[in-house]
Amino acid sequence: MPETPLNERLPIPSDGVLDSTLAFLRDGYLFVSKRCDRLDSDLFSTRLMLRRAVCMRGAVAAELFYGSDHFTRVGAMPVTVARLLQDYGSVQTLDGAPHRQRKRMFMSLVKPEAVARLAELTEAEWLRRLPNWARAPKIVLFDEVRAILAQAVCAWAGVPLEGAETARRTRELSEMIESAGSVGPRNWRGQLLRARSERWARDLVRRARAGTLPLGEDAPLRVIATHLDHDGRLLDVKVAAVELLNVLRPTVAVARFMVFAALVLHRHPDVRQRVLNEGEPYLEAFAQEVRRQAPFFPIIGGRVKEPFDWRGHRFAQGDWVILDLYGTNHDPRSWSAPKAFRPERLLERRPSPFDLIPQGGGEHLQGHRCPGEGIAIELTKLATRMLTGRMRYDVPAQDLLIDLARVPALPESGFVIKHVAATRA
Ligand code: HEM
Repeated sequence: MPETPLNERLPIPSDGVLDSTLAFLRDGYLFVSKRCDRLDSDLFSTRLMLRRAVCMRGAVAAELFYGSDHFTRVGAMPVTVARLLQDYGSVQTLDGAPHRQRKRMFMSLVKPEAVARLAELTEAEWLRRLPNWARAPKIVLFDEVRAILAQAVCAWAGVPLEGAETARRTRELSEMIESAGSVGPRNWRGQLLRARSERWARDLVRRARAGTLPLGEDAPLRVIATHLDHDGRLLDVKVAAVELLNVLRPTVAVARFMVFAALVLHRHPDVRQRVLNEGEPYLEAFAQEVRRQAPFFPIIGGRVKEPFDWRGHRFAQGDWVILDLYGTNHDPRSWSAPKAFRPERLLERRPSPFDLIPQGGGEHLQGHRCPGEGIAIELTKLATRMLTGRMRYDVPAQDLLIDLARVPALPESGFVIKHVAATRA
């Protein structure tokens, strides 16, 4: 974006459409990029759900969004999405000192040793299920890894989960993500399941506080239940339940990255071979490249707290601003040949806090960058190790198309595999 003299105001280009909601549903992940390309601008205004929105993309825009204190998340997401994802009273709805105090709690849960423990539990659960896969005519990887992750994250968090409950809780936790991008009946169903999960989580918090659950010192359920907030008080039970779900739900959602990893291994035998031969630095770069490319969260919204000027443009208080996460991760100015899957690009240079932003950008404590990045990376690496080193399988003909109009996206079939056999470590 060109610099302009300080006192000159530039109008923000508009897409010129009365309301772009239907176009957003049609274009999905490409909505912002298509219009930025057409208008030859990284910034444009539009109307979504009859409300004016300023869309932006690229590392420079991400730096404004995540490197400044101009935005709040309050009122920045449609209610139907907010209820399913972060919900009221959650860390994402906080700003300033209260946000930092709550965020510190989240960051304390995801220290490397804790993430390693979660990865161990996930590996054990994966290996436990492997013989069943070998006996089945075929399995849908997405369904299986969601169940593995639900089981593992509950064990890690100190949440009891046994027998038939696993399937029910897996469905509830994953439906919140699956239906967040939908409108109508699918979204209503997600809301219903969400209400059920919240009742369950509230009960867990009460039991943790009453001391009737066996919980280790560092168990995330205990940490959340006993956390003292900015005002020195325990979290309201409802808010604590929301934060517990904010750990469980997105960990199950890592299943998506795992399936995208499986797809890449299938489509790129050379990459599979390098994963097998080269070990850690390449594996880490592989997982990062999966995160960069996978269509997961397309955008993130913020609302302007106080008026400010930026590069000649005026942002007014209350303006709804939308940052294009997917478009920034695919911006050719940061990523040459962005559609090509090239882990080596992440061996050659470290991403900046603003150009690789599948889970938000900037600083974790100061801003809203996702605290679960370590979990997402380590669990994607684990799945990649399992798929390459611990099992053989065939990938039968199936519909692997990824529809970028569907949010969140996934290969249509969920990635079916058959003739599974365990191999030695
Ligand atoms: C599955 C992959 C994941 C994706 C794609 C993802 C994506 C995101 C995004 C885009 C944000 C919003 C950043 C913003 O508001 O600017 C976010 C925030 C958040 N994520 Fe994740 N996330 C993932 C995994 C996780 C995991 C495993 C956890 C568990 C700890 C987690 C917990 C959170 C929390 C608590 C926030 C709110 C942070 C804040 O407001 O300060 N996420 N995530």
